[in-house]
Amino acid sequence: MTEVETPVIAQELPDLPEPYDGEHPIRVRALRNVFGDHVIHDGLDLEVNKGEIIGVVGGSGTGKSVLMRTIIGLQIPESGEVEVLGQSITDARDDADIDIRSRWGVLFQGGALFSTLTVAENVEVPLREFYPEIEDDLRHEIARYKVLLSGLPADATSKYPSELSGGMKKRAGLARALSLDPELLFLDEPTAGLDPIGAAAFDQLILQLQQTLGLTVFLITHDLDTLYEICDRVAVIADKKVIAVGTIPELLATDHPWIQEYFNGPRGRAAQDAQARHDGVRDTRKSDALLQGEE
Ligand SMILES: Nc1ncnc2c1ncn2[C@@H]1O[C@H](COP(=O)(O)OP(=O)(O)OP(=O)(O)O)[C@@H](O)[C@H]1O
Repeated sequence: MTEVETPVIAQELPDLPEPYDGEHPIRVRALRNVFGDHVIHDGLDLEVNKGEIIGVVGGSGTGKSVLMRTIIGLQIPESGEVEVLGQSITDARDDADIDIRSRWGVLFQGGALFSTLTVAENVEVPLREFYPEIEDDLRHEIARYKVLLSGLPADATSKYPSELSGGMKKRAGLARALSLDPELLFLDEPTAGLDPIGAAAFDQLILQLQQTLGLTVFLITHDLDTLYEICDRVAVIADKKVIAVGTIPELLATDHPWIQEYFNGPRGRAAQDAQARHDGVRDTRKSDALLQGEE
């Protein structure tokens, strides 16, 4: 990640909420979501640990995006409880809801950028909404900083989404998701549609941001390489609930057929092999460095 200069802040900033200091910034209990007679979730439980990248996987249509939408209050469940950063989303009054919304960032599938706004203007949308008192110059400066932080060149700020490649759109969406310095980052299939090199670079960007900014990341993905490369734990959705959550070795030790098929099928094995090769390269580099140090 390129070094990015922190913006010079001349204006006194508004008071920010105290960061969450509990263990589980996301807690979902006994969640039930239903569309007509189609039951999507029934008795779904999930606890996300503070500071982790949790990957959320499951077959197509198992309700990963619906789960994310429920957690961020865009989908009202039939029953169950959702707590985010210690506050109930399911009981939230308007004010409390808005207070929490400013503390997470979301990258929707496809980026969901406003096509008539430039990249910088897109990044400024949440700043205008939640902190209208921030003056124009400072808002522009913060937006520019977030664009650079997301790995886009400075001249991308004045471009429109239609002028960006797929990977650049994802980065612009990420810049917008980071605009309010969130504690939580929600990513819905961030590497979908990217070429393998672009996907790997995006994975590394997420990892570096999570490590440097101390984010908790809720990441929906079908990308096995992403799971192996950056996720601390993986939650598996099947049979309308989270059937298992753990590290990949822990999941591999279960005998659920979907989990076995997913991680031990041809693509799962290829990702495992790639990870093993990658770790091998890292280990070789480490031992080379040690040997050189000894010389
Ligand atoms: N607003 C809605 N109204 C009716 N049905 C919906 C709505 N939103 C989602 N669904 C249905 O809920 C199910 C779960 O959808 P969701 O998008 O969460 O799946 P997903 O696990 O994210 O799938 P994919 O991996 O294909 O993106 C699907 O059958 C979908 O058609």
